[in-house]
Amino acid sequence: MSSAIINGKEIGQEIRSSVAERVARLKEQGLIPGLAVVLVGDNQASATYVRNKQKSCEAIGMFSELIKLPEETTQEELLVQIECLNNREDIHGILVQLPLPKHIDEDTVIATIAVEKDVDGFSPVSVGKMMLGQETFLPCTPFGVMKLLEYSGIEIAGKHAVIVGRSHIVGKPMGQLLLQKDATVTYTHSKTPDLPSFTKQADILIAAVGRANFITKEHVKEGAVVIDVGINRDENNKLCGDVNFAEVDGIASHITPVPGGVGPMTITMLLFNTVQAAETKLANKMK
Ligand SMILES: Nc1nc2c(c(=O)[nH]1)N[C@@H](CN(C=O)c1ccc(C(=O)N[C@@H](CCC(=O)O)C(=O)O)cc1)CN2
Repeated sequence: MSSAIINGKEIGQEIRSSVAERVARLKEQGLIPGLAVVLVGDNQASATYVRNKQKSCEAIGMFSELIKLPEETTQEELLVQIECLNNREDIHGILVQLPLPKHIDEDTVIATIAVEKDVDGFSPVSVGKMMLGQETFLPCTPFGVMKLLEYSGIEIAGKHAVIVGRSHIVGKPMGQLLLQKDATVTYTHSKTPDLPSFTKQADILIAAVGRANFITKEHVKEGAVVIDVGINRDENNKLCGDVNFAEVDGIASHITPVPGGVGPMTITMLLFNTVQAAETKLANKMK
C-alpha cells in the first residue's frame, strides 16, 4: 500500500486563509502588515523564492517591498539598508534572502535585523529565545514542518525523531521544536557512520541534508513518518528532495512530496510570522 501523502500545498492554503482573515482585521484597524524582502546578487533560485514570497503577500492583502541590491554590494551598505528598515513604521517584518554573496558575513547581517522584525527567526536573539522555549518568531521551515505534523494528526510526544542534517536554519531548530513537544531526538548528518542504524530507529524521520535522493529504503523503518525538507535537482535537472520517494513510498506510513510538501509551508509560515509581528506592534501601540 502507498504511504499517505502529507500535502503542504493544501495545509498551507488552509493556514494562509486564516492569516488573510487576520490581515483583514488589522486593515480595519488601519494597519497594513508590511514585509521587506532583501535580495543581494543574481542567484536565480533566490530570485524565484523572493518573487513567490511577494506574490503570496499580495494574495492575502499584505504589503511587501523588494530591496534588490547588486552582487557587489558591500556588507556596510547592506547593514545601512537593514538599519533603515529597522526604523520604518510601515515595515513589520524583514527578511534577507539566503545565501548572500561570499564576501558578506551572513551572521553579522542577520544579527542586525531588529528582533521584533526578524520574521525568519534566524537572529541569535530569536534562536536563543526558541531554545529557552520563550515566545519568539520560529524559523519558517521547521515551524512549517511542525504545522504539517499537527494538521496531519501525527502524535509527537513519546516518539523517536531522527534528524538528518544540522544546518542553523533547518536541522538544529527542527530538533529543538520536536524536543519541546516531548519527542526523543537524535541528530545525525552526512558524516554519521552507519547512518541507517540511526534512521531505522526513527518514528519520525526528518531529511534535511541537502543531497538528492540520499534517503533510500534501507534508511526507513516500516510505518515511519518521513518529512523531506530537501530541494535539489537530480541528474535530469528535475526537482527532487533528499528522500528517494519511489523507494520509500509504501514503507513509510506518511511522506511529504517534493515539490508540494515542506516548501509551500516555508512561505506560509513567513506570512504567519509577519502578521504576528504587525499584531504585536498594534497591541503595543494601544497599551
Ligand atoms: N531568508 C531565507 N532564505 C532562505 C530560506 C528561508 O526560509 N529564509 N529558505 C530557503 C529557500 N526558500 C525560502 O526562502 C524556499 C524554498 C523552497 C520553497 C518552495 O515552495 N518550494 C517548492 C518548489 C519550488 C520550485 O518549483 O522550485 C516546493 O517544495 O513545493 C519555498 C521557499 C533558502 N533560503
